[in-house]
Amino acid sequence: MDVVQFDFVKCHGSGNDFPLIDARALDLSAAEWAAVARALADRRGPVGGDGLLLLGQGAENHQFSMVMLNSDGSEAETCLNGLRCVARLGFEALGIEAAQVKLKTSSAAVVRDAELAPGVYTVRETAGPAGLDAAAWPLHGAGARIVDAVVPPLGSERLFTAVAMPNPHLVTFVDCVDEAELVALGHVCEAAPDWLPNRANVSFVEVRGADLFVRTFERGVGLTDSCGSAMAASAFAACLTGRLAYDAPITVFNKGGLVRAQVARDAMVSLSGNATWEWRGTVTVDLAAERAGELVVHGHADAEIAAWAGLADAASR
Ligand SMILES: N[C@@H](CCC[C@H](N)C(=O)O)C(=O)O
Repeated sequence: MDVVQFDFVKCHGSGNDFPLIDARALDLSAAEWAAVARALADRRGPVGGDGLLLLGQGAENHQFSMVMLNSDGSEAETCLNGLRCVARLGFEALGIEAAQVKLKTSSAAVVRDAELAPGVYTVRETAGPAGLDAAAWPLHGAGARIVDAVVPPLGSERLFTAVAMPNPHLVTFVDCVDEAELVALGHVCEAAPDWLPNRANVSFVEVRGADLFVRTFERGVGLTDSCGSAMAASAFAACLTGRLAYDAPITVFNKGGLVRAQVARDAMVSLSGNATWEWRGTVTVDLAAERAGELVVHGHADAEIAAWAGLADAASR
């Protein structure tokens, strides 16, 4: 089975874009899915994306499950921009509007929400509890709990908070995002040094009144327009350190748009954001060569794309 054909939807959550496959009836090994992710997410290929999302079967109290593979083929514990898109596909497949979703090592609640703007399909997700046990990632050399503290092996004087959503996030609050510095620190983590063998997502965060602006260098990907779990980790870190208030509405702006967040005192974080369909397609993947082949596009979701663009444009002003 060297060449496999997939139907998929190209989607995005806050500009974080992915091919999304209904994999409930597909039987590929983890290594084969990693090859599919590298082939389809490759920006030089016919599809491109920040990773690959899979809608999987439900189990026990979960209506369905999500698998998220970064563009380098590594599997992440979660993806909160992607989860909204997987939720939408699961809702449409099962004829429901709320579910509990099984993630790699945790579980999250999703429910269709009031539209962020007319024509923007919106999902509210609740994930967590956010965790502070950085020693478990593991992150060595900075203590078990890192809250507004220097991470000596990172080689930066900035103060970081280490949050598990449950994927690993290093969050620092800055006056103004310096992308070059963010990328440099992101690369330090991507190298999987001995003190951080499983790598981490790194975010620079500006506090803007009662809101946030978050820019993230993602593990296994690089700079993306937004990262949902980073926005959740940043909102949690802002409340934990007294910069913003628990239980208050927080708008989290990013390069791709925005989400509405809320952090509860029990460390559960809710995000309400878009799950936008861009186009549907069928593509072949050569698993051995890890290359996408023939692509047939079945149609673009022009109205949805325009609805989101209106909101994202307004958010960037
Ligand atoms: N973009 C995602 C997170 C994807 C996984 C991340 N790169 C990791 O490896 O932890 C999101 O929206 O949360």
